[in-house]
Order: sequence, then structure tokens, then C-alpha cells
Amino acid sequence: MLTLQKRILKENKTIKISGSKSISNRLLILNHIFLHFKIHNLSNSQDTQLLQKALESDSETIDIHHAGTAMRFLTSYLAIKEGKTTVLTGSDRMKQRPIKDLVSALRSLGAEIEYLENEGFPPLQITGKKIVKNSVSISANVSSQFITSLMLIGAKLENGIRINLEGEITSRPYLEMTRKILKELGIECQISDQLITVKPLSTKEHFISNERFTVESDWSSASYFYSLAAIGKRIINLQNFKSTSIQGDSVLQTIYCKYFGINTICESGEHLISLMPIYYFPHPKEINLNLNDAPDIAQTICVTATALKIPFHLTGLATLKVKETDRLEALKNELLKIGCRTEITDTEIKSVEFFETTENISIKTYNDHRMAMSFAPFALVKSITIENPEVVEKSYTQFWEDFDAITDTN
Ligand SMILES: O=C(O)C1=C[C@@H](OP(=O)(O)O)[C@@H](O)[C@H](O)C1
Ligand SMILES: C=C(OP(=O)(O)O)C(=O)O
Repeated sequence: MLTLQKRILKENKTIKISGSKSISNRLLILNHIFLHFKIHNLSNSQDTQLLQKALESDSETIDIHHAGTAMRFLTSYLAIKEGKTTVLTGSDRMKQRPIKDLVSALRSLGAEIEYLENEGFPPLQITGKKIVKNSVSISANVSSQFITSLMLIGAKLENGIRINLEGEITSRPYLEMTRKILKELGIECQISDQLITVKPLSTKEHFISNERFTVESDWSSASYFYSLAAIGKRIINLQNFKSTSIQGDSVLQTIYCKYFGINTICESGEHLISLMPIYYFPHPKEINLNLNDAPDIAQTICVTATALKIPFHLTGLATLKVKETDRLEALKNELLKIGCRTEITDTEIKSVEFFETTENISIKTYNDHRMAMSFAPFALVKSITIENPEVVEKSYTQFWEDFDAITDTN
């Protein structure tokens, strides 16, 4: 339990967030498939550390805990690690997060993967094999991580890979992120409407053109500071960010400018951005957003909107039900404690009513780092207790230190 007494935002503080978890996890996999290259500003998140440890271990069982990207990326990685059989497992929640579309796609390419408990879910037993087939179809509306997982091994396959995407594509910017990283490392990849192709790197040519890769800082983590700046109306500076990014969550700049009056000012050459509140910003009547491209910032936006009592209607949230927790249910329950009654469907959340809350607000975090971090800025409105605050480690190890550094109890 962590009780945050009502806080104010300190003036003009600077925070340094570590590398993007998504970029880091892609680079670690590529680093182990191909030649090793140097990675700077690697994420210090628990998910990235778990993946790094898994890639370096020779153990027959890998427990990846709550790390979704690591689970999905390792599935393809281990499927092509010839001569090795590994059991890939995770937390209780991981055993409820789907993986069937990815396993079926890999099996159709010739991979040997068995379910050890429930059909369609981890744990998996994976026996690495040489894969020569190169054409695969996969439904694209459950998790983009399945598709990235296939893209990451594509260039290692003798004939590359052609991935036909079926249905609506969720979290599309993450696929673009993968393509851009592959390109930067000298791997040819194309994404057209519903088809992704990755060219093979021939054995002679096993060469990565870039010897060093600097990871941009994590835009999903930055969202909590946008929320603080919007609620606390003070400037916050963030280090190691640029306005142009390969992370889809950098759309925060547009969203927080349009709905919450936060301008993002970039110091050219400094890799520093300043979140500047517009002091007399008229609140919009309603926030209407489709977050199919940026699901990880949904919780942050709901809490900022509730703190400022701006009605919201967020759509495109189908994947939220299969993340660290059912984030739609979790939001509905916990927003009620901070004064917002919502209606949810399987894909949307809509505010229905704002009301004054009583004291002793205690927020459950459901083993979900983003529940803890997205509700923390509400401490600028009222004292609030965060249950199991250590969950933040999954993506942002020093979150509470940074939160303390820029807020004050006076
Ligand atoms: O590829 C990635 O790094 C991620 C893709 C997204 O998942 P889905 O595609 O399952 O929505 C996102 O929510 C997750 O935090 C990271
Ligand atoms: C959904 C997330 O992570 P993952 O799917 O990698 O567990 C997240 O970080 O919000």
C-alpha cells in the first residue's frame, strides 16, 4: 500500500525516463538472432530484464512472468532455435492471455509447439526446428505482438516470410515500429494493406549494417507526466525524447494538446521536451477518441479526464480485455472511486456522470502497472492510496522515485 497525501506539482522539474520497453524487447530478440550490436538506453523495466535473462539462459524452462511481448516474441524465437526444446511459461495471468493465433501460424510454417495446459494458452513446449515455408496467414485483431513476433524471425528464415493479415489490424503503429527497426538494422521489410514481407538475409550476408542502436525513451511512460502537467498545470521537462518517434504512443502530444491544453515544446538538439500547460484552456465538451492504435494510454486519459471532469468516450479498446488485467473492468471499478461512473462494452468506455468522492480512496491495481501509474496523478486532486504499488516495475522501475521528485505534499 502506498498512501499519497494530496500533492502539488513542483515547478519546472526534469525527469529522465529509460528506453522504450517495446523497442528494447525487439532489439534484444534481433540481437540474439543475428550479430550482436551495442544497445544504448535499454529499458530497465522488469519485462526487458526478464527477456534478457531468458535469452541468455540455457535452462529448459523459461518463466516470463507477466511480460506479454517477451512471451510472444520468444515463442517464434524458440521455434527456430534448432535442436533445443524449451518450456515457455508465465504468471497465472499470462496463462489466460491468448497465444493461439501465433502458435497456429507458426505450426502452419512447420514449427513444433505443444500446449501443456489449456489449448490456446501458455505454457508452451517449443522444439526448435528449421523452417523453410514462408507464407502464413494470421488474424490481426487480437494482438499485434503475434505479427511482430513473426516479423522478427522473418529474415532468419531461408525464404523470408510473407504474412497475410486477416481482419482489422489492432495496434498498427507497433508493426510500423518493427518495420523501422528492421530497416535500421539492414533488413528489408514491407508493409502494405494486409500483407507484410520480410526478405531473408543470406548466410554469407549475416550482417547488420548498424553496430549501435540508441533506444528512444518510453512514450507510454511519458503519458503519466502529461497527465500530471494537465492536472497540476505546471511545466514538466522530459529527457531523451524527440517529437518525432517510432513509438505510436507519441500521439500523446496531439491528444494532450487538443483535449487538455498541453503544448509539447522540443529543445532542438537537446533531446528534451517540455510539457507546457496553456493556463486558460477551455475544456472540450467531450473527448471522443479511437485508441485502436494506442491502447496503452487509455487508462491515463481516463484518469486525466476524470480529474478535470471532462466527459469522455474512448473506443477501439478491444485488446484491453486481454492485457495485464481486464483493463476495461478495472477502469470501471476504480474510476468510480475517484468520482466517475462509466459504461463499458467489450471495446469502449464512456463516462456517464461525475460526482464528489468521499475520503479514503484506495485504488486496486490488479497486477497491472498501468493501473498504478495512471491513477497516481489523481493525488493532485485528493489523497489516494495505491494498492500493491510495486507493480510499476513491469515497465517503469523508478516510477515512484520520479513521482516523488516532481510532486510535493505542501
Ligand atoms: O508490440 C509491442 O511492443 C506492444 C504492442 C501492444 O500490444 P497489442 O498489439 O497486444 O495491443 C501494446 O499494448 C504493448 O504494450 C506493446
Ligand atoms: C500491454 C502491455 O504489455 P505486455 O502486453 O507486453 O504485457 C503494457 O505494457 O501495457
